[in-house]
Amino acid sequence: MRIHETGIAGCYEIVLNRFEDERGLFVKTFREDYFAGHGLETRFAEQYYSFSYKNVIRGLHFQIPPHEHVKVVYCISGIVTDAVVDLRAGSPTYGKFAMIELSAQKGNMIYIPSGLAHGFWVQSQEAILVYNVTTLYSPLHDRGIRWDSAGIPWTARHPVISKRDKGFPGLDDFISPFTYAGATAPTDGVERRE
Ligand SMILES: Cc1cn([C@H]2C[C@H](O)[C@@H](COP(=O)(O)OP(=O)(O)O[C@H]3O[C@@H](C)C(=O)[C@@H](O)[C@H]3O)O2)c(=O)[nH]c1=O
Repeated sequence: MRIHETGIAGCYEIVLNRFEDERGLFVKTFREDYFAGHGLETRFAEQYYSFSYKNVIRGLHFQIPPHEHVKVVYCISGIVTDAVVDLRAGSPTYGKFAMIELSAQKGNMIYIPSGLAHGFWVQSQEAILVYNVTTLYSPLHDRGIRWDSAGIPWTARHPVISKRDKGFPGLDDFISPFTYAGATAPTDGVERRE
């Protein structure tokens, strides 16, 4: 595993070790010692996946306090453009986004601290995304900001979006309940992107 900065404090791309042979691919997605050694959460409360068709956008989602959570997301089939937006008041990157392509072939994942909104756009015919989150789903605290309100340069034309996602407030109308508590940054082993 290798860990890279994304430009938003506490949010990382983790590149997994891939073992490929004539049968296909083997990828390990979690090692407690590695996560703990880099100051990352190791206790997850729920795991789930979604299956989506080409040109779907889901997001931008998050849970608000006291049910906020860290989210680890990876793609086991297909290719997606994944995006996060920093909603932590006082953060040096408040309102800024980061984007990462996630795919089974790349064997990468995104580690998202609480206080960031998350969403993705499906590039491939289909995509399966797996999530691990550190608190239980709480429908009352499950919120979003509108997918097209944070300046994310989705290359999607006429994306398929749920009614709920279309109805979220824009970033500018969102009053953040999150505060930036400083980066819980791993102290070593993080590689800067060139
Ligand atoms: C997220 C979630 C949804 N649901 C239900 C609610 C609803 O009936 C159905 C589909 O929910 P949604 O439309 O919110 O699904 P979806 O748009 O795929 O939601 C996901 O989007 C991405 C971007 C994320 O970051 C995820 O954390 C999650 O919020 O599943 C649960 O029961 N548990 C959950 O944890």
